[in-house]
Amino acid sequence: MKLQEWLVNGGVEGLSLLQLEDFPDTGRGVKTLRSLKSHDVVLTVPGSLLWTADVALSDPVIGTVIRTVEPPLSVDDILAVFLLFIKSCETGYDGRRAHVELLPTSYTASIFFNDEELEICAGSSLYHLTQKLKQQIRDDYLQLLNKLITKHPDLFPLERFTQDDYIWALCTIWSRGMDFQLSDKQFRCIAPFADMLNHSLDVELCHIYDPKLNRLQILAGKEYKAGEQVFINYGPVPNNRLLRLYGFILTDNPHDSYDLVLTTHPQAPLYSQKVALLESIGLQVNSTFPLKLSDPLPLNVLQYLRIQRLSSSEISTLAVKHEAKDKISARNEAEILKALDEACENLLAGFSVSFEELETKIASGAYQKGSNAWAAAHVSIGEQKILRATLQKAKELLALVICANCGKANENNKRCGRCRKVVYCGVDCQKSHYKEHKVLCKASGE
Ligand SMILES: C[S@@+](CC[C@H](N)C(=O)[O-])C[C@H]1O[C@@H](n2cnc3c(N)ncnc32)[C@H](O)[C@@H]1O
Repeated sequence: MKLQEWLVNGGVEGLSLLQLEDFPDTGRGVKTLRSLKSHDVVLTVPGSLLWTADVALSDPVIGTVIRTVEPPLSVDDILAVFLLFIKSCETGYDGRRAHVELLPTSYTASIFFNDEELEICAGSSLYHLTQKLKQQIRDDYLQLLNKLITKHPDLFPLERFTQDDYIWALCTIWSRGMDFQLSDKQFRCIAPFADMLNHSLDVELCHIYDPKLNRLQILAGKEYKAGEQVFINYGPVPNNRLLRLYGFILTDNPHDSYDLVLTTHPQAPLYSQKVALLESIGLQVNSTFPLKLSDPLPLNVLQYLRIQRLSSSEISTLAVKHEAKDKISARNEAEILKALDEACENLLAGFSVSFEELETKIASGAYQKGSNAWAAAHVSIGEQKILRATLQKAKELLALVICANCGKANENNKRCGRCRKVVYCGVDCQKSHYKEHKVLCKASGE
């Protein structure tokens, strides 16, 4: 049975006015054969045709065995097993098999980059996460092998459930899965045909899952003329995540971010009190903060660091009152901003190829447009740009805390009355520093 037939028989609506086509920038995608107004319903896929953990678990053949696994498999592993099981079937499940046949046979996610390609973005959070992911996949595959695959060789022939097959299934799920936050749970599905829609930030979020009617719908995220490619919006995904999960990047991605990881050593002074304080304002002791160009030093990073560096006298008084949203003390503020400054310098020094060198290589065409190397370079540039902005912001804030001349962090430091960008602990320091400061001071006053 062809995919189209299975979908129509299963109750999919909208197919007759849509067509698969190859597009130059995005690869295969979906074209509309009619004009569409914004919010028109483009496609409806009933829940019974989706790939979901529940559909897999209720399958009379594999559902029963998957349900016996303890501890239960993750949603991604259930979906991976489901996909590979269908892929390995030679008869039955005709519609699903037709869908699997249309899926890409290979992916360009960062786990497939060779060492040379990945080294281009060494230092970026993508680099670290990709290395971690490779290890995680190896561990998860071994678990799956022991808990399920080798126990049921009749259902899961080893030669079709290799680690490479597992990676293919995971990449299929990461690049085609749609996630929805339902009232009681997170819901992940792959929707046949809707999974052929490419991503654009120029359209509204327009994919909806209705749990009551158990159906997925695609609405038009903007107006389209007949013959145009229809897009959905995968969400505000930064390039490092796009490349890790979907295998592509967007040039000038406004959602680019650098994932700053902050942790506190359990043997740090006042550890448990600080953890409690962090939790009271909704932060975890091991937290990842996405830094963005539009907000390179978010308030929650400052809150975390202020609490992390509280002294014993500060911890019982000020911090609890204003949730560390403002400076706690000149000492604390100077310490966190210096630490941040140093951390950003170190992180930037950890990038294997500098921002300038990567820009030159891209401009000269040394990395072919669309190649893995080109995509890795874009991720690295994006992250370095953000870290530089964070560093700049930390320096600006630090200049408002420590005396520009002697470096002391006094509570009574006063701003330069003209530029208001530096502070001094007294007239003597201001006078001694004038020669050095005057150029900057005059320039900022203009
Ligand atoms: C949900 S699938 C979309 C259909 C896919 N193009 C196909 O042929 O099967 C997601 C994949 O499409 C590609 N893709 C989606 N949006 C893209 C875009 N804006 N630019 C480049 N590739 C894109 C990526 O390979 C991504 O992993």
